[in-house]
Amino acid sequence: MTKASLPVLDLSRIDGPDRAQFLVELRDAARNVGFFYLVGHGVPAELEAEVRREANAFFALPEKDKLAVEMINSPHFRGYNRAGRELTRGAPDWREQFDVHAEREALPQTPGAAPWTRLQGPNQWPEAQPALRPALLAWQAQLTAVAIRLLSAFAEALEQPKDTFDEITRDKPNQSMKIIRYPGRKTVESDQGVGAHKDSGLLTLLIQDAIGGLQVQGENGWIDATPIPGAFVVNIGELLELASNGYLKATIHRVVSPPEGRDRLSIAFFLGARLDAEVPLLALPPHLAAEATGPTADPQNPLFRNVGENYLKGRLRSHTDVAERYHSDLLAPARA
Ligand SMILES: O=C(O)CCC(=O)C(=O)O
Ligand SMILES: [Fe+2]
Repeated sequence: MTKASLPVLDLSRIDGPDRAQFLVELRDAARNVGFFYLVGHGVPAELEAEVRREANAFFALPEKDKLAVEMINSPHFRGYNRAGRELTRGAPDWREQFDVHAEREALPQTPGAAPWTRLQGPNQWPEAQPALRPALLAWQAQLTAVAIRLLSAFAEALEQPKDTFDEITRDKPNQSMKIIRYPGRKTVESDQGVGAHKDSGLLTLLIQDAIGGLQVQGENGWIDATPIPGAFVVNIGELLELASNGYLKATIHRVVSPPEGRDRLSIAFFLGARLDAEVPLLALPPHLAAEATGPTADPQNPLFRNVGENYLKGRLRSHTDVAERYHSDLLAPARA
């Protein structure tokens, strides 16, 4: 058996006799590595298998069916992107992907509406694959519930009231999801499947196939997040780092493209806070506060406590074509 490169945590322990020990291990994993595998999460294996099947079927659709739901059709940043379309730190990611967010109606764009209100709106769904929608929305609902359980466990592990994160996630958390296919590449080409980055939300839960390629920045270099069947790879996003004043770590990670002739599938679920929320600063007890040295400052990517504003900034930067088509007023403020 291969040795796991990242900690493995069993969420079912939270209801058992060693709950306290589980919370310590959860806190340590999120603090020291910022990444762990989650087992015992209770999401049915049949649903996972169905979601994988539908995701693979989507990428196998004729190109015209995928292009019918291209993200450039959506001011709300939903839909399909061909490989090379999304940028990480200005460089193209070699992955094709389909983005689905919370399924909500667009907010009225009255004069003076905050720019982030443009993010809310319907998803695009391929007419050629009616089974994709129910599978992905069921996945979104299940993973939202797991992520909310984890958040309440983090609140407890940080010695906060268990409902600490309820206010910023209640009813309308910013769920987002990507099904992703990384095509193989010749070694002479760039190997950027997705460039090194932090995730912008609270928590990310990811499943992948057996190919591998996800790497996590550790103290001594990149650590492979080797696939473990049935386990989610979980990582801390920038909003949780911000709320905990840097006690919990949003760790940098990347995906290296598979070699030519192979390809990799992953499905990432990102739980964000409500777009109308402000990220609180938790009052940590002194023994934890002593180790909370502030979120890592990144001059290229300043963080905003206003969740909607923070999320919109990332979307505009990653999807410059959508930004230019629908949101050019936000890119180039009119000069007086
Ligand atoms: O595909 C993966 O394994 C990771 C994807 C990722 O990091 C992201 O989309 O933010
Ligand atoms: Fe990521």
